[in-house]
Amino acid sequence: MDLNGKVALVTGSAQGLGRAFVEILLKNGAKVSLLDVNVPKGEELKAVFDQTYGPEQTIFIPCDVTSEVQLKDAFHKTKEKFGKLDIVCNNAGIANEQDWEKTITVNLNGVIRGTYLAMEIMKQQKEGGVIVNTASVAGLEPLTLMPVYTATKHGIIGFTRAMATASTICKSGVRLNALCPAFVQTNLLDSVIDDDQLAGVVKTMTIDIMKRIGPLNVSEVAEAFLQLVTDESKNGAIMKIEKQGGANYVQFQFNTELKTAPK
Ligand SMILES: NC(=O)c1ccc[n+]([C@@H]2O[C@H](COP(=O)([O-])OP(=O)(O)OC[C@H]3O[C@@H](n4cnc5c(N)ncnc54)[C@H](O)[C@@H]3O)[C@@H](O)[C@H]2O)c1
Ligand SMILES: CCCCC[C@H](O)CC\C=C/C=C/C=C/[C@@H](O)[C@@H](O)CCCC(=O)O
Repeated sequence: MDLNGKVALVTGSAQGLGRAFVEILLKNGAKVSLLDVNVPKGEELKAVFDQTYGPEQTIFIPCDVTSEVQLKDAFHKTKEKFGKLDIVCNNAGIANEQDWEKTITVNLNGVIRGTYLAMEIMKQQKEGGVIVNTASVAGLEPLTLMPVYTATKHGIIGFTRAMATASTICKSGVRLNALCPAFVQTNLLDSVIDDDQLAGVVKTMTIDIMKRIGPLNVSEVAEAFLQLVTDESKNGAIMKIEKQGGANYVQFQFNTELKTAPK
């Protein structure tokens, strides 16, 4: 898929991975709608991108992905502004085991609702579209320090795979894939390391593992994201990204995916 002239929407895009995904889309000629609950950071970032790419290439929409009204409104505003929607990345996520219900609402409900809204718009377009959901290696292997975060990321992978198969069967023209990075150097990672509520041997173990394998930087993950967006042969693919092993597609024991991308 050539990204020139394509329209994308990225949730949780004011910093970290979301910001890097926006930037790689812009560099490749797409127009991007930036959604984030952090309004000052989102506005500041839009101003930075305006300098490099021009004000017409992006729009910033304040949006909490846990709000059905705000998320719907943001999708519709994006379509109104740019005339179509080709690429959606449901990326917003938090790692808060104390407020575990909020973690489920942001990480899982936000991704599910974002996927449904994207499907609704894209399946009406002749060219279809692509949805990339940000999961984590914690969606493939348990992260003992963060059981609820682990559950949400397993949920994203199961949901994305099921929807991808359904999309092929229904010939909706929409591809759905998920991205599973290992530890990445962002504020989310720092917030877990600095969280005094998380203590003890499991935290020490996790930090040791993190130090041993080393954190990815956001641009390494953005390159893998670009591959998932542009490779039109992949639907239902789950991509794991590690510092040492790089980006690889996950092979599941019970593979229910239909082999072809939706037509
Ligand atoms: N950093 C890592 O180690 C790592 C590894 C694998 C996966 N991930 C996943 O990548 C995604 C991005 O994480 P990050 O590391 O860039 O974190 P980050 O904290 O740097 O950025 C997250 C962004 O999401 C926004 N956000 C949070 N709640 C929101 C809400 N309710 N509505 C809209 N926006 C919201 C924040 O304001 C922020 O801009 C998350 O889904 C995270 O689980 C992160
Ligand atoms: C703690 C930081 C929170 C950031 C969460 C990110 O999504 C990154 C998650 C990345 C990797 C997860 C790896 C899980 C690995 C386990 O299967 C195992 O190798 C680790 C064993 C230790 C344990 O039981 O937790």
